[in-house]
Amino acid sequence: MPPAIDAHGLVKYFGKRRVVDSVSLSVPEGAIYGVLGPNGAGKTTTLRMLLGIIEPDAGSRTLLGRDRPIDAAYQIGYLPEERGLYPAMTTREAVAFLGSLRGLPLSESRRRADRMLEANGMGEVARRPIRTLSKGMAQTVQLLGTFIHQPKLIVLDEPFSGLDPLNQQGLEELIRAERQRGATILFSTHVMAHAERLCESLTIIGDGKVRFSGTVEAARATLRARVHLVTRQADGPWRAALPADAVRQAGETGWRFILPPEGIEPLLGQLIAGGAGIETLSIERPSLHDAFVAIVGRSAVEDESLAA
Ligand SMILES: Nc1ncnc2c1ncn2[C@@H]1O[C@H](COP(=O)(O)OP(=O)(O)OP(=O)(O)O)[C@@H](O)[C@H]1O
Repeated sequence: MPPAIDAHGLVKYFGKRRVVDSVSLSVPEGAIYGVLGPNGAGKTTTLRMLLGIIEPDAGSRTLLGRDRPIDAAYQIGYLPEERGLYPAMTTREAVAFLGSLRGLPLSESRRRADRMLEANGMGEVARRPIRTLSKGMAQTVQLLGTFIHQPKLIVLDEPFSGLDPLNQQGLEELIRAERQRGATILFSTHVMAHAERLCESLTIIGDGKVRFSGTVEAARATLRARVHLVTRQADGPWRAALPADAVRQAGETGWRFILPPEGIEPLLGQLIAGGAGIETLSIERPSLHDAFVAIVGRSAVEDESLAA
C-alpha cells in the first residue's frame, strides 16, 4: 500500500534562515504518526508544506498519492495551530460550517454535527453560542469539525495544547476512534506522553532537521536502561565489581549506573559472591521523554561543533 504521506527533502527558507532543512518522512496508511520537536523546531512549517498551505523551496511530497495537496483537500482534516471559531455561532453550526468547508452539503453537515456532539457528551450545548463554551469544549468543537467529513488523512498541529488532563484523554480516545474508522493521523507535539501512548512511529525534528525517524521503541532503544541498586553492606571488596560509571547520589543509599552491555546478571553474581547482599534492584528503561531530550540535545551539540 502506498504511504498516506510521502515527503522527500523538504526545505523552507524564511528570509535567509533555513527553517526546514531537507525533511523527509513517510507516513503509512492507517498509522498514528507523531512529529515531535522542541519549540521553533519547524514542525508547523513542515505540516504546512505537506498540506500545500505554503510551498516548499525544494523537495517534493505526495498526499494520499496526489502530487498536488489541493487535489486531496476533501479527504483531509486539518487542525491548525492557530485556532478560531466564530463566537456568536451556535456549537452545531460551528461544527456543521467546518463540514461544509470540506465539501459536505450543509443539511448533511448539520445532521452529522448533532450526532457527533451528542456522542461526545455535548448535546446540551449544541444550540448554545460558542462564546459560552469552556476552552476544552471549544477545542472539541474544532476537532469534531476536523473529523466531520470522515477524512482519510487527519493532520493535527499541537492538538493537546491548552487542554486539561481529562480533555487530553478524551482527545486521545477521539484520535484512536478515527484510526479505528480507517483514517491515517499525523499530529505534532512537544509532549512526549501523548506520542508514547498513541504513535507506532514518529519523526523527531530539531532545528529544522530530522534527528530521528522510527518506532517509539527504537527511539527509546537509543538510550540504555538505568540501574538503581541498594546493597545490604555499605562497603566491601565487592565494590570493585561495580561499573566504572556507578555513582552514589547525595542523600541516597545505593548506586546508580547505566545497565552494562552484558546485562545485570554477571554483576549480580559477583556482588552476591562478594557478600554485598542485594537490598533492592530496579532497572528503569528510558522513556520517550529521555530519548527525546538526548536526541535533540546531542544534535544541538553536533551542530555547534560543525559550525565551529
Ligand atoms: N511566516 C514566517 N516568517 C518568518 N519566520 C517564521 C514564519 N513561520 C515560522 N517562522 C520561524 O520558523 C521557525 C520554525 O517555526 P515553526 O512554527 O515551524 O516551529 P514549531 O516546531 O511548530 O514550533 P512551536 O512548537 O513553537 O509551534 C521559528 O523560528 C519561527 O519563528
